[in-house]
Amino acid sequence: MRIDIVSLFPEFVEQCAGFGVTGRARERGLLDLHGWNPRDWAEGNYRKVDDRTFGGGPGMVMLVEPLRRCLAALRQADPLPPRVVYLSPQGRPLDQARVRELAALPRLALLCGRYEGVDERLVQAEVDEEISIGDYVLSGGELAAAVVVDAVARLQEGALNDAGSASQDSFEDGLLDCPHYSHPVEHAYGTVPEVLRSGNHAAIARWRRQQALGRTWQRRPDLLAGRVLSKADQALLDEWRREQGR
Ligand SMILES: NC(=O)c1ccc(NCc2cccc(O)c2)nc1
Repeated sequence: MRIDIVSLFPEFVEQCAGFGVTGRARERGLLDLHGWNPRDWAEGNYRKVDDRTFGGGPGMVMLVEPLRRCLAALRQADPLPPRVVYLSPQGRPLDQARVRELAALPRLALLCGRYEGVDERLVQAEVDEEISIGDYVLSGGELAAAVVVDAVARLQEGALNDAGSASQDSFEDGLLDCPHYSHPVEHAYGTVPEVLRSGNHAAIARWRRQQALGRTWQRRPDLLAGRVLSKADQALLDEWRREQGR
């Protein structure tokens, strides 16, 4: 997968993706990152990329023309047409289902705005979709872009050593993940649940599913709203709630 980052600080996003799973995905050629800086396509001595917003009020807007030229160059750099994603608080909230869809694309271009954002004409002419990583405002879209890069990189085939682990993630089937334990078995903070050391894989799978259902019900009831659980899942959740005295 190729990802092009359009940003006044492209190296920031590239560095975020230089560690761990994402760094390894790049070394393995599973992910190809390219940074593009609109300032390189801005005119004049000051290479102006932003200006005041029409209509008055505070804040600056990124200018349409340097971005248009930058995107034209990016499109020419590879025959694969990119899906152009603009990171903004006005975008569609990112979730794991959308991450999986993005991870399946051959090429993404992530547009990172600074200041109050980008001239709307550029958005309308060039952007395929706006995505928000949450309902809060950052100083720039770069951290949001780094989140998208990380989330899609780890889903690239071969990125995770234990391929199964992506499928065991939280949200994989719309549920939160079960709790995890490792050594030592006995600790001042508690003991590892017996079932996990039983070697009974059916019982372990049942316990994990029940924990995922219970935690989701308890912490994120919104994820269960409007969802019809299977009879088996409903029975597991009911039992979990009884055991919790809930
Ligand atoms: N929640 C997010 O994904 C997110 C994304 C970007 C951002 N800042 C740059 C920006 C970009 C566009 C408009 C704008 O008002 C601010 N802040 C938060």
